Amino acid sequence: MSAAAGEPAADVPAAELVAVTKRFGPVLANDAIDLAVAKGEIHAVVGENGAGKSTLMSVLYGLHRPDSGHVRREGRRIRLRSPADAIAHGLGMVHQRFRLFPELTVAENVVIGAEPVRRGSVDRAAARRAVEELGERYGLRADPDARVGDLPVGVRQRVEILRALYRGAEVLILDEPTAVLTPGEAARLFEVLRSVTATGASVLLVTHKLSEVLAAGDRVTVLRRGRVTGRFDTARTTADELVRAMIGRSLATAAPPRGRGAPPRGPYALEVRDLSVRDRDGVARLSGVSFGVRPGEIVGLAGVAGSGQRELLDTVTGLRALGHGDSGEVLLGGAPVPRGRDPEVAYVPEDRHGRGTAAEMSLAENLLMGDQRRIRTARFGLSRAAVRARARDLVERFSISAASVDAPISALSGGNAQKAVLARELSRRTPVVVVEEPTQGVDVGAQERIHALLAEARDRGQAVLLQSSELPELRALCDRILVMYEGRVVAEFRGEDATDARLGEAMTGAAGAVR
Ligand SMILES: Nc1ncnc2c1ncn2[C@@H]1O[C@H](COP(=O)(O)OP(=O)(O)OP(=O)(O)O)[C@@H](O)[C@H]1O
Repeated sequence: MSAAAGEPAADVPAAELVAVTKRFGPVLANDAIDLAVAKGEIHAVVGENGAGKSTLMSVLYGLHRPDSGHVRREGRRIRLRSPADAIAHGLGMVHQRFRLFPELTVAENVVIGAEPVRRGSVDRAAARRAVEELGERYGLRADPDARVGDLPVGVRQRVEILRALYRGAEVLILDEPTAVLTPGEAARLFEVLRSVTATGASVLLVTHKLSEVLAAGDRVTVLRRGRVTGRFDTARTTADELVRAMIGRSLATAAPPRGRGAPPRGPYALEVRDLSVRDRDGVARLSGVSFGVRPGEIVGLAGVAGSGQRELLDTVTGLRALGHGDSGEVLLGGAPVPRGRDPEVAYVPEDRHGRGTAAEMSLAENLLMGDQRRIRTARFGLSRAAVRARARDLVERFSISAASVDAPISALSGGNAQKAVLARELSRRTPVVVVEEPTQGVDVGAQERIHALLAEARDRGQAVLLQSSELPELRALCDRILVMYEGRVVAEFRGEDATDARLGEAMTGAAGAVR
């Protein structure tokens, strides 16, 4: 805990939002919100999906102009017409959706728009040095010459943070930074954030993970339906108190029901046999991976990012075809998967904004994707009314909060977009469901609901392959957990055996944990 936590505000806040109100048409996203961030603190902002957190952060970063209210920086009122103004005032943002150029290197991405110049051209050596120095200072290592498009999500995030620090951010706004990280990476991120706040800078942290808020934050502001419903000192509050401020009730204490009785037997719905794949450069990404998932079973996939999960799931879902130098097979119901996406495999991707949804299409259209055949009428093709009726049904059943099914899906908050993808995929009732990070960026109430939906899918007899970086999530839902390390499945755990220590050991390839 920093010293700033409980002290009287003798110091001027680093940044303040004063009576900020912001509407989107009929939606009152922020309703006279006051929030002050002290110097040197980690200030968390929590709330349900759609509570108005991202909107508020966007106001502070000059992306949205408030309808009323204003922003102060070190006690002085400032005018933010754009992110460029925010940056000039020492406000930096790390977005939930990274804004990096995949074709450029780490160093190029970090300095872009503020390139060091020498004799009239970009000084690449200086850019690389800057990245290395910042990395050193804050423990944020990233290879300056790596192409960003080749990096795993966790490292891309580091590049975003480096970019903000390079531009002199003294108030760093992070929108769900750990949603994409493994527990180990998240712990390292908080070490980084601590070294940032130790220099007197401040961190504003939007997150859904209350354990994280309590462990790493100094103070927390709770939003609900656009208003502040609580301000707490993390040293003097509890998760339950935060949940009540967030959703107006406590969470049900019971975990979702696990598979009852004996584990399912019989043939696999999904089977991977001795799968080995190589990347473009011929580097082995998967080596001899074999496992199966039976109907009525949830099999978890754990591992630090980049252990081969991406390649495995891409192959299983048919997004990646086996090519020259690859071997092994993927069987669905005993038969090899056809080329391309298989209609029998439902897929909830990690990147819901890219692979999961088509941003410019409406919620109704997004809910229909991949399932046109089922509601096409014989004579008239797709009926608009049927599309909308089906969408309304899913919105209701999956508690998706949206102004209208005709609005573009990009207007939905992150958590609601996720529920929409889940609604679409789970409702297809396919024999196999592949799910990546289902509760990333999703509020606690919706997490509860999503876990129950996955358990229902299992109880209906669907075979679920669940990749998650949340070990408690895997433990709560899975019949078995497979651990990947360096392209291999190195361990398998059931029930009580799946302790943090044992999973962690296997995830880092420690000897003894390997099967
Ligand atoms: N550009 C926009 N156009 C229309 N409505 C919007 C827009 N941005 C946000 N909203 C609406 O404003 C409300 C607040 O959304 P916001 O994204 O700020 O919530 P959030 O707390 O960040 O949610 P999440 O946790 O899901 O990310 C929601 O009802 C959302 O649908």
